[in-house]
Amino acid sequence: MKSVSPPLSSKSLHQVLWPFGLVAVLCTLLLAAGGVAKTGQTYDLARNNATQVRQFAAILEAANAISAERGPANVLMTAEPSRYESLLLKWHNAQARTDAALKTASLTRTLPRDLLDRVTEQLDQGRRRVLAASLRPREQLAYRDVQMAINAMFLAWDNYQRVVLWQSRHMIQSDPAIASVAIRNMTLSGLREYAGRLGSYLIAPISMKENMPLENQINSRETMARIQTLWTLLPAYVGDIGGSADRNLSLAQHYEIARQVYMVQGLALVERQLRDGGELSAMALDAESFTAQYVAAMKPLETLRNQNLAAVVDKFNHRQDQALIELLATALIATLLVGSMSVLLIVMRRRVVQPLLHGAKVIIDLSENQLPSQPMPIQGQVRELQRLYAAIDAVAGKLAEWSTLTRQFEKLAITDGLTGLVNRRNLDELGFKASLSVRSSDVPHLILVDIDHFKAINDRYGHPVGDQVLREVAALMRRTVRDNDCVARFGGEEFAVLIQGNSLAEAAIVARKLRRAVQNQTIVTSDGQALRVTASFGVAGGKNEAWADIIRYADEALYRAKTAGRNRVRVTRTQSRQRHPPLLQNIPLPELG
Ligand SMILES: Nc1nc2c(ncn2[C@@H]2O[C@H](COP(=O)(O)OP(=O)(O)OP(=O)(O)O)[C@@H](O)[C@H]2O)c(=O)[nH]1
Repeated sequence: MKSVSPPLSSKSLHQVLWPFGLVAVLCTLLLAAGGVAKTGQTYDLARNNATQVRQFAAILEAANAISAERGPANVLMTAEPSRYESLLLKWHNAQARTDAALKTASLTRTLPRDLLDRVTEQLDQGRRRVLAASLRPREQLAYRDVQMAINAMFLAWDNYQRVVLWQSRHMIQSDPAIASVAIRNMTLSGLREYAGRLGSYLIAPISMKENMPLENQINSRETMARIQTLWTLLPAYVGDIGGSADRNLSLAQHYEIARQVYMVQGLALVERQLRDGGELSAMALDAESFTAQYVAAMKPLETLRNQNLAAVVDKFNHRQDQALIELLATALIATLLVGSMSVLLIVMRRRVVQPLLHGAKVIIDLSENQLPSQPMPIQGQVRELQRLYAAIDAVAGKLAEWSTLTRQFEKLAITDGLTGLVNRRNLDELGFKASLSVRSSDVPHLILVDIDHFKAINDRYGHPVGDQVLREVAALMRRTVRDNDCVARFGGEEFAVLIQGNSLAEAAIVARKLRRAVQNQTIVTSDGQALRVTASFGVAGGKNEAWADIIRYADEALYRAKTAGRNRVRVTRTQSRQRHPPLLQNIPLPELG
């Protein structure tokens, strides 16, 4: 059954595959870019939050420094003149710490300058008042002067709260999730401040050996209420907030210590001092003892504030580091993803598609009997393709074998086994083709050759010698004519020479040449006998002659050569010659031997 091949697709493999490859690369790129963008945003937020929290911590440190500066200031104003120099130095050191903290806080470039300027002004004013009060002789120093100076320092802290609020609002606006951080730290900062203020309200009058003014009593009560409120607002530490607190204690433990030591014991201390309406004589403790005990009670509150702030900064720095690691890891994964997808496509193209297409081309060539010029490049291919290439090589090898065999069979089919000349069938094919051709270079002329008295040779020397004679005459004729002349065994002891393109006269010349050559050849038999043979030649041919006619005319000529005595050449002038007499008649025929 004849197979019908389907029509070829209009699309090549390359055309089908490349849009998918492009989509795959684009999708991978989008995926990778999406991942990097998302982690990039997270990192941006974490970095921004960490920066804001660090700035907020610096700002709160300055608030704390302003609070802390009041302690040495109070002592300087009320202490004995003998201790003045050393207390002045302490106060100056406290001022230096406040100034340094304010300078660090002012590095937050977004902070409105006027807010900071107002704080600095108020601080200067308070410090001038403190200095003035401290320089006044003790007998001239009124409690009011001291309280005014302290109030001026309170005002500096109050003004500074605008800075703290500004930064906390800024921080919450950029990420509402860190609102609790702002609230907790502001609350702790406030607790520290109001605890200090409470101490100031009590210590200043006792130090000056005065009954506590009503105003101070009211302020103390208000401040205690405020401290209670702030403590209530301070979210309790359930577990830990993360970040690093004290090495030994967790923030929850610091919270508990501050509650016990300050909120319970410290406030109880204050309560005892306030008994009996602030009457100096009724007070439980003198200035020195109260100060020592109250400052000690405040310490855990201060520690809680410091540890909380440090833990928050640590936590946000850690989050920033984590986000950076995630961003770098995502970027690395994204690069690997895009890179490996691109490499995959390149490898697929180079190591699969191209070798497959090459294999396909070789197979197509094989189907069209075109053998590959080189063996398939098996080395360096993947295992499956190595097998395919090896199979192609095997098929190509078999095809090469078959085509060699086919050529041999074809040759055998057209070759005479005894003499190695082409056989009658092949001669007929060539002669027939030449007779049909219109080109003058193809015009066929046939020389028929018959060995004379061959039967006698057989009879006298034996059949094998007869065969030898046939082989040697055949070889001689093959050597004598041109390569493109066809020498064939016509049958038995008859040979034929097909000459194309020559005139009949030239064919006759060739026949004469052959006749002489045969006549002059000596054949030596295997038993050393030398013998000679002759042959008769009939020549015919020409344009527009049918091949069968040419054979017939040549045979007639051969017959005439035989009957004329053998060992000679005879020519038959054909019908065509008679149709075109001028062409052939003008050519003088050679003398026939
Ligand atoms: N040895 C051998 N003899 C062959 C072969 N083919 C034909 N012959 C012999 O060739 C001889 C031809 O003899 P004839 O046709 O009588 O002609 P002749 O003896 O050559 O005499 P003329 O042709 O008249 O000169 C026969 O005896 C054939 O047997 C062959 O392949 N080998």
